[in-house]
Formats: sequence, C-alpha cells, structure tokens
Amino acid sequence: MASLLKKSLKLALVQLASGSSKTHNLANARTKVLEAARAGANLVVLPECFNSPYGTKYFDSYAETLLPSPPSEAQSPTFHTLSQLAKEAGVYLVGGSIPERDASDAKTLFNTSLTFAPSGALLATHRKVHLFDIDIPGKIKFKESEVLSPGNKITLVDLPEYGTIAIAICYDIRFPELATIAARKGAFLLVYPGAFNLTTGALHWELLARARATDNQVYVGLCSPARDMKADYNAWGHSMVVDPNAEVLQQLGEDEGVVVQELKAGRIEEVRKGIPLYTQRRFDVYPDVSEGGRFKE
Ligand SMILES: NC(=O)CCC(=O)C(=O)O
Repeated sequence: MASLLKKSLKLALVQLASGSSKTHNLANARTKVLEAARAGANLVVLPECFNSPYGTKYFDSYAETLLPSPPSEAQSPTFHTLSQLAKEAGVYLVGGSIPERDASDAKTLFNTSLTFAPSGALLATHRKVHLFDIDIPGKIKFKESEVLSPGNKITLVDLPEYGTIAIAICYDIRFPELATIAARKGAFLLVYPGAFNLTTGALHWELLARARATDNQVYVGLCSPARDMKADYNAWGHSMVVDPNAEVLQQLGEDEGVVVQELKAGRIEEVRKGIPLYTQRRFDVYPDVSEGGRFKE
C-alpha cells in the first residue's frame, strides 16, 4: 500500500507570544519561523490569531482584506509577510489565523488561515467553520458569532512532495465529521491552529487531539499562542504533535517556544495494519460522511 505521507517530514509548531502590536507580532513570527527552518522544519505552523490579541473586541481593528488575491500590502501586510517568509525560510507555512474582512462587505469578518508554499505562493485559505460560542457559568463565556461569520468548506492542501494535509481552526476540532472527511479524502495530518483557554484547555485540548488521531489514524498538530496572564484571554498553550496511534510525541508548556517533530512515512499504514479500522467500517449500517455529496473542496 502506498504511504499517505510520501516521505518523512519535519513539522514545526511555533507557540508564539503575541501582543497588541501587529508589527511586533509579525516580526516575532518571522524570527521563530526562521528558527524552525534552521532546525530542519519542512512545514511550519503558527497559532490562531497570531497577529492580534484574541478577543471579539479586537477582530475588527486587526482585520485585513485578502481579495483580490494577492491583496496589496496595504490591504494585507500579514499576507505579504507570510508569503515572503515561506520563501525566505524555504518551508510550507500554515499562517495560523488572522481576522479577515470580506472584500465585498466591510462588516463581515472571518477567522482565516492562509497556507503558503516554499515558493511564496498562496496554496489555501481556510475560514473557521465552527465559531467558538460557549457559556460555562462562572468559568468562561465567549461568542465569536457576535462579530465573525463562519466559513463553509473543508480545507485540504496538497504538498506535492509529501501528500495532503487538512487545515481547520481551534473549535473546529470538536467536530469529528470534519476531521473524518479530511482523513478519508487522504490527509496524513490534521493541523489546528488553536487558542483553547484555562477551562477547556485543561479538560479537552489533549483529549481532542488524541481523539481525532485515534478516530482517523493520522497525525495531528495543535498550535497555540503562548499563555499571557495579562491578556483578556488566557490561552492554554501546550502545542502538541500526536501520532496516528494517539501517542503525544511532543508537547510544549505555557511559554513561547518551538517544537520540531519528524513525521514518519509509513507510520500511518503501520498503525492501520495493526488496528484495521479502514477495512472494518460498516457503511451498510451508517453512511460514509466523506461520500455525503455535500462535501465542498
Ligand atoms: N478559539 C477557539 O475556538 C477556542 C476553542 C476552545 O477553547 C474550546 O474549548 O473548544
């Protein structure tokens, strides 16, 4: 059986400490991505909302317009920084996410991830599909939908030398259908830039990463901002890489840092041979969600 991951790849997760200065956040991202590239990374991931503080009151003032593509420098300094950086570092770069302003309706905002090739070309755009609306009394209330609109597609990205990865953002990880469709379409890695918090991070961050790996027998990478107890929103941190057998290969703590992990060609097939879910599914009993006809690439 051909390996989904065609050749071994070094994945880097950059757990960035972002603050209120977009200029500083972009410069810091550049320093850390170049550091990851020097450590041998082929694919580098930044956190959710890496160029701004995370919070509904910030999205409008930090938002950038991404269309027409490529946007001008004035429309999206972040697009240009990431594109140049991918090229300078010679890596595939999943640019975490940024607040995006719809080009045709200035009031409409999205939480959007941009992925660039080592040539600097934009490969994919993912708008967060499931907005983070929760209310746990006495703990945390957050309502992204007050200011953001949801995306409406699953995002698969072909990295020609390596294979296909799937990009989704944070709360998207709670919806197993999205991950399963991506895996059944051939993704070897599910990447989630994400900013969990001290309540749900402690409960579910690792659990969800390992669950999505277990369900789908693929690699999973979660990339968080560093924790800042002076910020309005305290990110959980703990960026982690999980293998197709749900083992946590590496995990950061709360502080800024970079983790570089080799993903091995053949490992997915080894795990699937041992526990052959892929040949045991009962689509005569329940539908194959990846063949539902509503899948949009
Ligand atoms: N930024 C987010 O989507 C946070 C998601 C989260 O914390 C969760 O528990 O889910």
